[in-house]
Parts: sequence; C-alpha cells; structure tokens
Amino acid sequence: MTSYDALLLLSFGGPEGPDDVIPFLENVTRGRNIPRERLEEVGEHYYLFGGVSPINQLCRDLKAAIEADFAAHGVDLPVYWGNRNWTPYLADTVRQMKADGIRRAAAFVTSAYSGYSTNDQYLEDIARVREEVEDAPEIDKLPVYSGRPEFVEPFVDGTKEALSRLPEGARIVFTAHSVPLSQPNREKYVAELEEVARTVAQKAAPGAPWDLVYQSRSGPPGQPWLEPQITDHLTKLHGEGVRAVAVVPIGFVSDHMEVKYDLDVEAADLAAELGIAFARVATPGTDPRFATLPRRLLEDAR
Ligand SMILES: CC1=C(CCC(=O)O)c2cc3nc(cc4[nH]c(cc5[nH]c(cc1n2)c(C)c5CCC(=O)O)c(CCC(=O)O)c4C)C(CCC(=O)O)=C3C
Ligand SMILES: [Fe+2]
Repeated sequence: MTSYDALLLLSFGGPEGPDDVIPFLENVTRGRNIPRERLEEVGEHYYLFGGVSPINQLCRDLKAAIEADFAAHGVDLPVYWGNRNWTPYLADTVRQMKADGIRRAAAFVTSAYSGYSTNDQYLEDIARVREEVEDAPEIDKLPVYSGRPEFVEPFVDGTKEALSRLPEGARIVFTAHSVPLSQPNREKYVAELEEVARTVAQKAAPGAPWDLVYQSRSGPPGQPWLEPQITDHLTKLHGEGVRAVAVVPIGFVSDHMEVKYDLDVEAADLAAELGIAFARVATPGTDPRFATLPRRLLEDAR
C-alpha cells in the first residue's frame, strides 16, 4: 500500500524504575538550562510513582493497537518503537531496523503538533541517529496530525462525558505543555492548540466558555514561557466564581507523567482546596480511532 517497509513509533521515553530517574532527567535536560531545583522537584514526581513513568507502557499498548489495526486492514508492515530519552533508544531501534533489512520507514511521533519540542526536535533526533548509524534506513516523519478527527474526537467524547458529570456552569480548561516564548515555531504550536481547543469546545458544548492554559513549565524563573499556568488559572477562575472545571489535556496524546502528576495530583489538589469540582478528560491513548491514525496517514502519504 505504500513505498514504506516499516512504521516507527517515535516517543519521548521515561524511567522504568527509581535508578533510572536521574539519568533520564539528565538526558532530557542536557544543554537546556533547567535549574537543578526543578530537576529535583520533578524527580520527586517520578518517585511518587515508584520511579516508573507511565509513558513506556502507553507506548507498548499503542504499538499493540497499531499492529492490531494493521492486521485488521491487511497492512503488512512491522512496527518498531524508539525513544529520544530512554530505552529503547532510537539509535538502537534504527540499528535493529537496519539489521532486519528495513530500507524506508515512516515515523509516527507521539506528539500531534507543529513547533520545536513537538515536531522539529523529533526531526533532529531522526537526523542525528541517521548520521550515527552507518547505512541507516530512510525515515520520513508522518505529518503533524493535530487537526485530524482521529486525534480530536476522543477529546470531544471525553469532554462531553466530563461535563455531564459536573455541576452546571463548568468551565472547559484546555491545557498543553508550556514552552519558552523564544522557542522556534512557538506561534505555529499555539495556533494549532487554539484550533484544537475551539473544535473540541464547539463539538462538545457549543457556546460554552473555554480557556487554553499551560502546564509543566520548567525554565529559570526570569525566562518567559507560555502562560497562564493552570494552577494560577484555577485560582483566578475561583475568584470569578467558577466552581467546576473540565480539564482537557489537548497538548498530549497519552496519560503520561505530565498528566498524571501535574494535572491529577497538583492541579486536582489545588482545585479541591479551592472547592472547585474537577474532572480530567483522558487523552487519546489507545482509543481505537487514534490507533487507526498511523494507517490513515500512511494511506495519505502513498
Ligand atoms: C511541548 C512539550 C511536550 C509535548 C510534546 C511531546 O509529548 O513530545 C513535552 C512532553 C513530555 N515531557 C516529558 C518530560 C519532561 N519534559 C521536560 C522538560 C521540557 N519539556 C518541554 C516541552 C514539552 N515536553 C520543554 C520545553 C522542556 C524544557 C527542556 C527542553 O527544552 O527540552 C523535563 C525536564 C524536567 C522538567 O519538567 O522541568 C521532563 C522530565 C515527557 C515524559 C513524561 C513521562 O515521563 O511520562 C513528555 C511526554
Ligand atoms: Fe517535557
């Protein structure tokens, strides 16, 4: 069906136990000017979960769901998995692909948006590893998919469901990972987030008020990042009399640590303190619609 002979699932990576946490954080932040205190703080988030990030199992599950979708639709392509920051490292995966005779792979990245952290940095990873591995297969990143219904629809259903559980007058609060204002292609990232937020709000609750806010900021205090942060925003909403929120993490494809800690622990605890009813909507994860997306993008790439 395509000129590709493999699909590569390309992700962020995360620690698999307490001893992995510091080396993982060092991998993520090498050369990126993140204060030591922030690293120690984030390390604690991982220790709270036994040093295991949810992201690796989420990738295994997504890989299995993609393989099942391929099998159900007669797509005879092997699926490989590699990460930027932890095992299985992309370089090792690419060596395995080469050993298996793969010549040209399409990469499906676990991030839906344009922007540096969300797209360009993954392109850099691919380019670097292809330099590193002699005679490496060609690897084309599949297009940004934030506008695709296979990504958006699970958020629509989740938002409807959350609103149905919350009292009247709930505010829809979309969240995404903050990035420095100076980051290349930040405008494209924000424009796509606004588009997804608008679409989900319109489909889930036409006319209902919504906000787009940010989370998981990590740079030095003086450096401007995208704002407001969800915690400040909850305090502000409380001041305006809002007593219920549906929090929709449109910036992410799976319920990994930034969702499990920064939303389900930190933001949820603050909401409880403020007396705000809080419902967090699931990310696409292994939603069957989302699992069809690599196949659909491959069909388009044909
Ligand atoms: C836009 C964006 C996404 C979404 C796109 C995508 O999904 O790829 C994302 C995802 C993720 N970020 C993750 C983890 C971390 N990100 C960090 C640091 C940073 N993230 C940034 C941006 C983003 N990050 C930035 C600009 C930094 C500053 C350093 C730098 O410029 O690179 C740090 C350092 C410590 C800290 O938080 O300060 C950690 C540990 C995990 C794994 C979670 C798990 O283990 O389950 C995931 C999926
Ligand atoms: Fe991050």
